[in-house]
Amino acid sequence: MEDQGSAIVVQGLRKTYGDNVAVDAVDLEVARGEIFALLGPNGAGKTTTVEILEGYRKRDAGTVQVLGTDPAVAAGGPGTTGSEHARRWRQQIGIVLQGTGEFDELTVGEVVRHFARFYPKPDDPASVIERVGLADKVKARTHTLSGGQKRRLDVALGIVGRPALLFLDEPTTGFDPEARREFWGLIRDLRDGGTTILLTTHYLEEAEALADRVGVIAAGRLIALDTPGRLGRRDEALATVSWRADGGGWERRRSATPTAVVSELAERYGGEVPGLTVSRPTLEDIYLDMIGAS
Ligand SMILES: Nc1ncnc2c1ncn2[C@@H]1O[C@H](COP(=O)(O)OP(=O)(O)OP(=O)(O)O)[C@@H](O)[C@H]1O
Repeated sequence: MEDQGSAIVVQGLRKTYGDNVAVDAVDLEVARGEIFALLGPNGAGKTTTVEILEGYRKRDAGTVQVLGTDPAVAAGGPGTTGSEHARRWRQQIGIVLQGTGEFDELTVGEVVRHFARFYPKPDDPASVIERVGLADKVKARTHTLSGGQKRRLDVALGIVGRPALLFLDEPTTGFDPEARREFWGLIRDLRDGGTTILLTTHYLEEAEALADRVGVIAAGRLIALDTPGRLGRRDEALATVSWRADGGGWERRRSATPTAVVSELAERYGGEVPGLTVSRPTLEDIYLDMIGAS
């Protein structure tokens, strides 16, 4: 577990449920200190993949190393359940599942302090509560929290053990825009502190804002892997220049040299070009093309 290689190495991963091949031939490597986002439509195989990495599901084929350990072994191969090695491995991993955030009559402070006791070197519960933006809810019973606040509590529980590797499954579902921005700040702080983060999300702007690299899974296969800026050769995509046409409506021109197009238009209009915009495909445009093509 002291291995300083990649945080996650997956080769030839396959998982079937009866006749349904949920994950097939997936190769993936996540470097230490990286934020990696796994994207893909509903049912693509993201949760299955992530739960195999967490040691909660068995694979049918392939090799997996997570912080230098095979999660299938750490999570309970014969004779290994509850072993010291497995316990130490699990203590280095933080998991934020698709939310629960409710703990009967316990308060936020009680729950976070309780979870902190499971770890050898936990973070200060009060500071964690503050960082997830629940300082004013420390004495609130968890069932009184709003949906977004419950997700924040889930995140607090995922990070209180100071994990080396944090799994976040659709962490900001139900967050308002301001809470989402705050959450992104928290995730970046964790990364800057050395935490490796594997994130699944359906929000493309979240992947763009956070991820060093993204992987796209469709129908169980990894169909693309790159930085958000380069995914699907996005960096080489043509720009679209659009402006309001003389007779109403819009004119559009796709171009590899949009500056030249804008100069030409500026000359034609003798100054301001009405309604001028220059845009390039968003990560969402690229992603949707990719998913459609696959
Ligand atoms: N426990 C299970 N038993 C049988 N089939 C399952 C099970 N879990 C997942 N599947 C199937 O495996 C495929 C992948 O599901 P998975 O939950 O990994 O997708 P996902 O990418 O996480 O989707 P979502 O974005 O909706 O969370 C789907 O076809 C799903 O129906």
